Amino acid sequence: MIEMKDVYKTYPNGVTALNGINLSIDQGEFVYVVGPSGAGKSTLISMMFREEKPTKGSIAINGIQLNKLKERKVPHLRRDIGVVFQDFKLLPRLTVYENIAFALEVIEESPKNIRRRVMEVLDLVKLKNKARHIPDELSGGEQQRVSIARAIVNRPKMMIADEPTGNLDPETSWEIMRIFEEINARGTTIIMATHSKEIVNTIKKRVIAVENGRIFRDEERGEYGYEV
Ligand SMILES: Nc1ncnc2c1ncn2[C@@H]1O[C@H](COP(=O)(O)OP(=O)(O)OP(=O)(O)O)[C@@H](O)[C@H]1O
Repeated sequence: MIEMKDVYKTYPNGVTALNGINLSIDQGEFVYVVGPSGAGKSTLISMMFREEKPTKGSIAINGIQLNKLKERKVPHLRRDIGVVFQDFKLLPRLTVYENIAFALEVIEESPKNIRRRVMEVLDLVKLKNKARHIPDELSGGEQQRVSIARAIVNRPKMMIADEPTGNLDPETSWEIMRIFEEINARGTTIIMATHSKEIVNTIKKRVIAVENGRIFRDEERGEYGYEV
C-alpha cells in the first residue's frame, strides 16, 4: 500500500532530508518511525500524503503513483489518509462536532450519514459529552482525541501521525495509544513518528529508524534504540 523506491528530498535551501529511501508498508501494519531530531522523519511521512514531493524517486500510495498525480487529484488521494499532528490543528471557532463533521461536509455526505458517523467516532474516542464544546474548553488529550476522530471519520485506509503524543503527559499518551491500537485492529494502517521510547518499547510494533535521511534499521517488533 506504500512503496517508496530510491526517494531523495533536497529542500530549496539545499538541505538534503532524505537520501535514498526504499520501503514497503502493507495494509493493516502499525509502524513507528524513530530517529534523532532532524533525521528526516517528518519529511518521510509528509511524502506519504503528498505534503512534500520527492526530488527524485518514486512513491505509490494505495496503488496511486504520486509522481504522475495531477494536483487536482490530490484531494482524492487524501480521502484515504487521515493525518494527526502534534499540535492538533483544530479549527478554534468550531465545536468538536463541527470540527469532525467538516471533513465529511467537504465530500458532500448526506446530513444523516454525517450525524451517524460523527457520533460513532466521538463514541470511539469517548468524547460524546464534549460534542458542543470548542477546542479551547478541552484538555490537550481531549483535543488530540478530537483530531484523531476527525482523521478517521471517513474511514481512511491509513492514518499518519507525526509525534501525536509530543505535547501530552504520559497518562494521556497511553490513552491515545489505546485508541490507535483499536483503530489499527479495525484494519487501518498506522504510521507514527515518535520520540517516545516508553511507547515504542512497550507497545511492540514494526520500527523504522531513520538517520541522516536513510533507513538505518527496519525491524518487526523493534526497540526504540536511542537514549533519551
Ligand atoms: N521545509 C523545509 N525547508 C528546509 N529544510 C527543511 C524543511 N523541513 C525540514 N527541513 C530540514 O530537513 C532535515 C530533516 O527534517 P525533518 O523535520 O524531516 O526531521 P525529523 O526527523 O522529523 O526531526 P524532529 O524529530 O526534530 O521532528 C532537517 O535538517 C531540517 O532542518
